[in-house]
Amino acid sequence: MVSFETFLTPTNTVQKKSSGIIGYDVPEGVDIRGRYDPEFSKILTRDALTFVADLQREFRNHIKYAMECRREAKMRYNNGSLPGFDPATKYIREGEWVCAPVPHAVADRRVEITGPVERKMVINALNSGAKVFMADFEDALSPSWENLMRGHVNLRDAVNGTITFHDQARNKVYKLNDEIAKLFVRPRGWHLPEAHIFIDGEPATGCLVDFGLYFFHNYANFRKTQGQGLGPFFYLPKMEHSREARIWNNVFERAERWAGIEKGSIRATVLIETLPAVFQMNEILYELRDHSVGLNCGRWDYIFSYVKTFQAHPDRLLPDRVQVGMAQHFMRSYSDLLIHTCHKRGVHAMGGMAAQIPIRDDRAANEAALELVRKDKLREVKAGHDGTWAAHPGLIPACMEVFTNNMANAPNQIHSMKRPDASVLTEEDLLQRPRGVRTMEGLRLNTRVGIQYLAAWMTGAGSVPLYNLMEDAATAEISRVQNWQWLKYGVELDGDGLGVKVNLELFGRVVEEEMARIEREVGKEKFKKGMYKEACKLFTRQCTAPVLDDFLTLDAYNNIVMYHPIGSSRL
Ligand SMILES: CC(=O)SCCNC(=O)CCNC(=O)[C@H](O)C(C)(C)COP(=O)(O)OP(=O)(O)OC[C@H]1O[C@@H](n2cnc3c(N)ncnc32)[C@H](O)[C@@H]1OP(=O)(O)O
Ligand SMILES: O=CC(=O)O
Ligand SMILES: [Mg+2]
Repeated sequence: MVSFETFLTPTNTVQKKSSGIIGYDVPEGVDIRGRYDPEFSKILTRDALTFVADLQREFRNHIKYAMECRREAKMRYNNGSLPGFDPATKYIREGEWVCAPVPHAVADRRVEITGPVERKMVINALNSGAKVFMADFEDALSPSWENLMRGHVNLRDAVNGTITFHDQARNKVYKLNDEIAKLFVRPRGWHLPEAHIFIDGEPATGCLVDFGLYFFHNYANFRKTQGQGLGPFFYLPKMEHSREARIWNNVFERAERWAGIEKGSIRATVLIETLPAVFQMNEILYELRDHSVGLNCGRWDYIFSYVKTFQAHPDRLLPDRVQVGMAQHFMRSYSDLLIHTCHKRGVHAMGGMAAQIPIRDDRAANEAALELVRKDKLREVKAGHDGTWAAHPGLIPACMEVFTNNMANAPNQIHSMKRPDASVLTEEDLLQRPRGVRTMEGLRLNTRVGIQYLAAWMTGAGSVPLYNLMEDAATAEISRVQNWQWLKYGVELDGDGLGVKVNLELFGRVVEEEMARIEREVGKEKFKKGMYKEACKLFTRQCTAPVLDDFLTLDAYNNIVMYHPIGSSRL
């Protein structure tokens, strides 16, 4: 017999009236619209939600302003301006200052593995032999309520050291090794809302939920077990301007004051993965100078951002996606300048992700893929990067070997590879038009990959293997915006000698044919059960939209928002 009074809000939040609680016990102004689960309620405690709500209330106007500034910058680029260095912050670029010393716990970051916050993968990644595991709420995660909340349960158990997983089908039990990678957490970008948590009548900011819940539950244990007195550690994605880094810095200081830990405990690496941000690297480090452990070349989102920034510049169209690699002048310049900047400021310059993953059923193809990864890593370490990313545990030995053999027994190259030659890189170097050709196969591949990725994302998988490559939200964005760009400007596919122009009719035919190919490849059964048709509709709409949407995942998000009770209205 239930011996307490409760009342239901319009959703499923149940608030305590006298004694006993079912549903989430929320503070004033907070409404949880996601499914109730007793495990989730240990994450969504009243105190944790109060912490998140306080962050939201303190920073929401700053975030809104920063997003407004993004829109204004977009308008300027769309009217013909180019991004560039800001004359107003020359004093920061030219000033002699350094970031706080690199913490001993993360001095050596030669190889970092990344992956979604899925339970088995968290254990595998921590055990993988990599120095760092970046647990991802961003590019690699489809941010459904279930994925997010389970992710927090998994991270809490990982930090506590108690995480286990029983694979019933293989009767295999997973648990942590004695030696594990250091945990970094990547919250979502500023642009993504968390529609299952309303604060004062508005969806919460996704990254404040990710940061807030993780910090609240783990800062104390993390500092004891992993951080050698510091931490927790974060990766910060998709920023476009140093004002956004300032918000993060203020969030960190707010969290440190709340926890009673010293300023500079929290450390973060910022991904430079938007074109505007490459002109703000010093400024971003400066804002975060007490909390920084470097920058990272988020190469996939960077390519996506190049297209997005130049959406109104038909003279800067991309060649086939496969041709836009690190050998392109604008990409090499970005990586070189990032190394120079980080080392001048005393922090890590992290490399990026090679998309190849192991190919199980073909030895020769597997060796060829590994060789491409080795080459990419060799270029990075010789250029001066202090570490790199691996998408799969099977790549770690090769990446580790390349970095170890080329770093002269040092944990990093911060003081040995200053790259003064890169200080002369100009705006023209950073913006130089990519070279290459456009082909029908490029258009087909973008379409095939984009649809399959979205179908996976809508069913809960944010990173997937497709055609022996890792695909995630960033790589899928390239496929989308490249198709959009080619359609918008009716480009000629000059690479196959056919001289065909991309138009709606051609694209419609390609979509139809690629859908038929996907059905053949995945099989009728899986095709019928999956979300391929919905994904196709969404991808086609995105590629043919008169105005380019800022993010594919924003449009797709409504498909994975699941309110309880089921049927209540969505965003
Ligand atoms: C652009 C960017 O932002 S890059 C960063 C974001 N993207 C990512 O993090 C992608 C990370 N990688 C992945 O998600 C996966 O490697 C995929 C989806 C590409 C391929 O995954 P799978 O098809 O499961 O690979 P595969 O079957 O070869 O896995 C073999 C084993 O390695 C594990 N594994 C694969 N990738 C990872 C990983 N990144 N972390 C931990 N474990 C992993 C699998 O769990 C599996 O474990 P098991 O043998 O115990 O069952
Ligand atoms: O987040 C990494 C990227 O390449 O994008
Ligand atoms: Mg990215």
